Amino acid sequence: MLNDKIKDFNIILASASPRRQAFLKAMDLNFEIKLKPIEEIYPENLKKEEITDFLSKLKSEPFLETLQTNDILITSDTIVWLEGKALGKPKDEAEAFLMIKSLSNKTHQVVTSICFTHKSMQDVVNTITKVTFKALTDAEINHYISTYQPLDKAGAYGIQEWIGAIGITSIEGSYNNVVGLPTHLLYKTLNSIADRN
Ligand SMILES: Cc1cn([C@H]2C[C@H](O)[C@@H](COP(=O)(O)OP(=O)(O)OP(=O)(O)O)O2)c(=O)[nH]c1=O
Repeated sequence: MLNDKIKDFNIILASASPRRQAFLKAMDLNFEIKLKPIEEIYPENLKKEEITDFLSKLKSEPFLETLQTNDILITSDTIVWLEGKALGKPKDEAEAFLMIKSLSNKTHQVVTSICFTHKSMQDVVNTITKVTFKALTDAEINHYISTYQPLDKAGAYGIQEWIGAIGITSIEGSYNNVVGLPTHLLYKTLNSIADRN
C-alpha cells in the first residue's frame, strides 16, 4: 500500500473466502481475519447491486458493537446476475449443473459489493463485470462439477478454474471482481478513507 496513513488503521477482513484473503495479501495490506457467520437472506424486491450492497452491509452487523476507532472492517458479497435472476451458491451438485447450463452460450454479470465500516460510518462500493460463456457441453459441465468445487462459488463456477480456462470467450471489466474482490476499488476506497481521517 502506498499511502502511509493506511498503516495507522487496523484492517479487519470478515471473510472466510481464501480468494479474498489472498487478494489482500497480494495488495501488501496488513490485516486480521475475523469470522462471525450470518444467514445471507435479502428482501425479494432487490436487484443486482442492491442485493450485494445489502448483503455486504449485513455481513458487518455482528461486528458493529465491538469495533474500535482505528478499525476498518471489510465485508463483501458476490452474486451472478443472469437475465433478471440472482445466482448465488448452489446448494448441491444438481443445482450447480443447472446453474452452469443456464450460463452456457450467454453473457451474465458478476456483481461484487464491498462494505467498509469505520467509526460508525459505512462506505459501500460495487462493480459489475460482464462474462460470456461459449456453449458448454453436458460432458464439460459434469467434468467441472466432479473435479472442482462449484458449491462455494456464486453461479457455481470459478473463472480461475478449468471451466474459466476452456469456456469463457470474453470478459468486460475487472477479472478480480469475478474471483470475488474488485481490488482496484478496495485500494481506491481505502485511500479515500485514510485521506479523510
Ligand atoms: C463467479 C465466481 C465466484 N467466486 C466466489 C467468490 C466468492 O467467494 C463466492 C461468492 O460467495 P460470497 O457469499 O460473496 O462470499 P463467501 O461466502 O465465499 O465469503 P464471505 O466469508 O466473504 O462471505 O464465489 C469465485 O471464486 N470465482 C468465480 O468465478
